[in-house]
Amino acid sequence: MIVTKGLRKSFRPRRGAATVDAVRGIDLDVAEGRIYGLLGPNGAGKTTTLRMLATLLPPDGGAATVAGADLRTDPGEVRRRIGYVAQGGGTTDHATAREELVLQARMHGIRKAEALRRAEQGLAAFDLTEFGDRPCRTYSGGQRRRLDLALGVVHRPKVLFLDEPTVGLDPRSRAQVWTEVRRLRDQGMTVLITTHYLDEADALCDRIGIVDHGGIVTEGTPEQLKQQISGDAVTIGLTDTGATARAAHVLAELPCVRRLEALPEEDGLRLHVDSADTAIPQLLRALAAAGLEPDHVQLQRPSLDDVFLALTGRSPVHS
Ligand SMILES: Nc1ncnc2c1ncn2[C@@H]1O[C@H](COP(=O)(O)OP(=O)(O)OP(=O)(O)O)[C@@H](O)[C@H]1O
Repeated sequence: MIVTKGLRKSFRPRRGAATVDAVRGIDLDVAEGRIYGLLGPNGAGKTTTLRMLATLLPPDGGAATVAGADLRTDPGEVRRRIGYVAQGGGTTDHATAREELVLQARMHGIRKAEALRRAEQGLAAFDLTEFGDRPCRTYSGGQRRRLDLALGVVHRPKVLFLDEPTVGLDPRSRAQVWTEVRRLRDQGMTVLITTHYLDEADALCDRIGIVDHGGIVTEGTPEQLKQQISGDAVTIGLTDTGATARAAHVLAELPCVRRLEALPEEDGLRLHVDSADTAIPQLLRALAAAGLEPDHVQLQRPSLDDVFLALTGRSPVHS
């Protein structure tokens, strides 16, 4: 639904100043009905990529098709098939949500009666009916963000671009925005979001591209990315020191165990495995065969933080 090949963009801030290579050849292939996240630190090139795909910025090189339309030769068609919600949104203070929705629909060439109907539907779908006739300046951050989403999809685009959709929102409003975005995906929309929040990428995205210095460093499902770094860690607690020593001896022999650490304080072991889902049954069988019964078994999956740090050497927000 979104395919890019070698997409590039450079800026020259002022005459004589050095060129900034904001995007240095990005390849993407986003399937229909998926939420794809561009995750990266400030200045990585996420917004520039999104703005190019939304036809707001001409690329310097490379090619892209969005919802089947060619970005270079048919930007007008791309524009008709997409919705774009900018960082910080675009609502005015004095207008009401209903007025904004009608105006947006009319700007997409929708007739008045249908625009009114779409506004009503938009208010209901994004839980805005209660204050839909109040000026936008009276809305909370979360309510404004939901209105931004409603405005972005009033013309029923196939693809939605969301730039940092939850910046500045409290946890409850963030969760609400995530719910709305998932709902759009479940209705078949393809969503490309930028974020520098790891938890957001993890919770929301079907696939993630980690962007750094204008390029995609790695790409995959959140699970694949986590596994790429360190697999899973399984902690096993045993009844006493003797049992722990015997368990260590038995488990170290198993091919699925990459590394084994003793946790002497807790009479336990930490095992590093490729995938806990397949390893845990093997570990339990091996322990049972040796007459050992664990007190508890706990799974620790690596976080996207670990992935990000391993790939870029720094944390995504404070870089
Ligand atoms: N109009 C512009 N003129 C000059 N440089 C620009 C312009 N727009 C972006 N840049 C530079 O290009 C690089 C990429 O910026 P971009 O906004 O795409 O990053 P980002 O990953 O979206 O960051 P953020 O998370 O802060 O939004 C940065 O170094 C930025 O300063």
